[in-house]
Amino acid sequence: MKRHITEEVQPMEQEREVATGENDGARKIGEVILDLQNISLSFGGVKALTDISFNVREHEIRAIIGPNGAGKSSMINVINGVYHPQKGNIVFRGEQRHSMHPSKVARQGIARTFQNIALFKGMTVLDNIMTGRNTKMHSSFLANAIWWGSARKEEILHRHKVEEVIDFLEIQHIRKTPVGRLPYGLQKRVELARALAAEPDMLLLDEPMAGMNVEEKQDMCRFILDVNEQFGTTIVLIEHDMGVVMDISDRVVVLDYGKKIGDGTPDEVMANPEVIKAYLGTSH
Ligand SMILES: Nc1ncnc2c1ncn2[C@@H]1O[C@H](COP(=O)(O)OP(=O)(O)OP(=O)(O)O)[C@@H](O)[C@H]1O
Repeated sequence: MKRHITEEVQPMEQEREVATGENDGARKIGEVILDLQNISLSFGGVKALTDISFNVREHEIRAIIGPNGAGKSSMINVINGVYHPQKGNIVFRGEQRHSMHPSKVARQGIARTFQNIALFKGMTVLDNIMTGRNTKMHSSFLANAIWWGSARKEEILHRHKVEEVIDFLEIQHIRKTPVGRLPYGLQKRVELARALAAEPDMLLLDEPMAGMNVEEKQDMCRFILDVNEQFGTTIVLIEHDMGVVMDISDRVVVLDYGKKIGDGTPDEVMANPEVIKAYLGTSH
C-alpha cells in the first residue's frame, strides 16, 4: 500500500509558530526527561522494535511516525510499562529502569490515551474524567466509604480539578452525557480530558486524530497545542496525518519495520531519503 507524505488537513499557521516556539518566549524546550536506550522488543519471532534509541525533552511535542506495523504503538507501550523490552534501558527523570508497572508509570506523571478509545461507555463524561484522578487519591477505603474528613476534602479537590479540565477542553455541555452517546470526535476529547485530569508531566497520545473529520482534527490540534503551551506538558504522539505531524511537532522520530530510520525536526525528516522511501517507495 502506498502512503502519502502530505495528507488532508492543513492546520493553522498561527498555531504552528506557537508550537515551534519561534515567536514564543514563554515556551522553552528543556532538558532530556525521557531517554530510550537501545530498546529491543520481540513477540515470539516478530521483532517489533530493534535497537531503538531516542530521547524526549521537557515541554516538547515529539512525534513518532512510520508506516503500519512499524512499531509505534509498541514503543508507546514500552514507555508506558505495558510491554517489557527484552533489551535496553529507559531513563525517566534520571531514574533508570528496564521496565515498570503501568500504575507506577502513571504515578511518575505519565498519562496516555489509546488508539481505540478506552472509556466507560455507559458512564457520564464527568465520571469518566474522574477516573483519571485515581492515581492522586490518598484517602483510606473506610474514610471514602463514609465520605468523611479527608475523603470529603479530597473529593472536593478532585472535582475542582476535573471541572478545570472540562472548562479547558470546552465540554461543559456534555458533562452529564453518557460517553457512548457522543460522536467519535468528542469521545476522543473526553479521553484527552481523562488523561489531563491526572495532571501529567508527560502525555502519550496514540493516534489522537484517527477517524476524525477535518474540523475535529483542527480542534484536537488546537487543544494539544494549548495543553503543551499552557501547562507545559511534554507530549509524545503517534499520528498518521503528516500535515498535522509536521505542523505541531518540534521533533519527529521515524520507525519502519521496527527500526529507527529518521530523527530530527519536521523539515529534516521530510528531506530524509530513507523516510521518503519508507512512505512512498515501498509497498507494505
Ligand atoms: N501483543 C502483540 N503480540 C504479537 N505481535 C505484536 C503485538 N503487538 C504488536 N505486535 C507486532 O509488532 C509489530 C509492530 O506493531 P505496532 O502495533 O507497534 O505497529 P504500529 O506502528 O503501531 O502500527 P499501526 O500504525 O498499524 O498501529 C507488528 O508486526 C505487530 O503485528
